[in-house]
Amino acid sequence: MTTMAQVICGLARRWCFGALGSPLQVPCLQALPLHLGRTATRASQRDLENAVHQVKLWKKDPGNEVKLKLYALYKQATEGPCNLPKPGMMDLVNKAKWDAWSALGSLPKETARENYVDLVSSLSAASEPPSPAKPAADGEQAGGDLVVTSENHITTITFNRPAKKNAITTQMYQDIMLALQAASKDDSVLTVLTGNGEYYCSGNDLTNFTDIPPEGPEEKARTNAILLREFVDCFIDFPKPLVAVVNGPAVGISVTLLGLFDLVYASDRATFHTPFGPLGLSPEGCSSYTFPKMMGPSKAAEMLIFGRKLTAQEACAQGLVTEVFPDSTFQKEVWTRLRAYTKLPPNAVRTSREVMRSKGRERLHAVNAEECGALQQRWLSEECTSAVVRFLSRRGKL
Ligand SMILES: CCCC/C=C\CC(=O)SCCNC(=O)CCNC(=O)[C@H](O)C(C)(C)COP(=O)(O)OP(=O)(O)OC[C@H]1O[C@@H](n2cnc3c(N)ncnc32)[C@H](O)[C@@H]1OP(=O)(O)O
Repeated sequence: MTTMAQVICGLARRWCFGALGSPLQVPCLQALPLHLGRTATRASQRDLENAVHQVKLWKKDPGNEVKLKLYALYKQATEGPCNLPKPGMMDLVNKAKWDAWSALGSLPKETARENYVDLVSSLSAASEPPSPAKPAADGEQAGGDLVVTSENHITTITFNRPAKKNAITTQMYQDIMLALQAASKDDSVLTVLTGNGEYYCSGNDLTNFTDIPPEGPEEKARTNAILLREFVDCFIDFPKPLVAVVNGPAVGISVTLLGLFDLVYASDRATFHTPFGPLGLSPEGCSSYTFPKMMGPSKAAEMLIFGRKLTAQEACAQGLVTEVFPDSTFQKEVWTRLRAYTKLPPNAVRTSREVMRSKGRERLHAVNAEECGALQQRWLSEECTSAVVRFLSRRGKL
């Protein structure tokens, strides 16, 4: 049985772009701009580690050709010449990796290390510096994958990866936590989450699973569980009303979290989908507790276990959505209403929010911990890894 870790571990663990592009695009490796003749300074092990770290910071995918070359050089530098058996013809990804590594022949480890460092250095010089999103303060603060604005006593956190249907990357989880921390202290009355473009959010970015650390997939599952727990804790503990302006389809964690929101306004184009069954996953975001409480155990099971996708109207009937608006007037109606709410006495709003949330808070933390523990196991399961590999390979990401 092939696990995702076996498929991608060696390839992806050292760079954050995840797995290799389609093997059908495997390049002519000789065409890469290597500085094979460099002798003035030898690259040390530390240089190699720094270069690996540098690759993790790249925002732009360097493409299959470069990723293959980096993989091959890294393997040669750390393990020496390839002596693995050649993978079968149908094992496209592993064959591409094997070909790249084998093509380096008996290149000495030191030279491979030097070539890796040189390649990263030349590519880093040509690429833009990373621009992490900043938390909100006054006015617009952040660009990139997350945009945070503060205006008229409303802090708005916008998922801004429309080309990826606003899938949430590891960096975005961190940035959302920072933005919530800042919003909890700013002068806003309401905090809004919304999406830019056609989607509200397509959930966890499934390529997050491919960035496997050298310690292996267990370590990845452990750190993911910590990240998820901290992330959901921020929503549980957030002291002000949280509003979701669901502009389009919502998937996965962007749906489950809605049980922790105070208001959920949806366009009639929005859908609500938690495909945990097909993905070999289990619920998160406290939905195993909030959904049955809000819609009854059977409707919750249909969504969370069997992955039934709800329309906005259905989600409203189940209590997950507060109100549905025609898409044509959605933005205008919702923002007008939210601006009116900000005129309410802020201390009264905050006090009401606190008395409503305080009773269930401890329970929510316990549920969050339990869900993250279950997911830590799920992420390592064959059911989950195969589902993720299926998604990534269909989209040419493996
Ligand atoms: C700390 C860890 C916490 C983990 C907790 C959360 C669990 C979850 O959230 S589980 C849910 C995960 N999400 C999904 O399973 C959705 C996956 N995506 C899809 O099914 C489809 O992309 C979608 C139905 C959203 C849209 O389909 P299409 O309209 O056909 O568009 P494309 O598939 O072509 O998508 C365009 C572009 O976006 C990329 N994309 C979309 N969603 C994701 C995603 N979740 N992760 C990574 N990438 C995603 C997709 O690959 C396409 O990319 P390109 O091929 O590069 O254009």
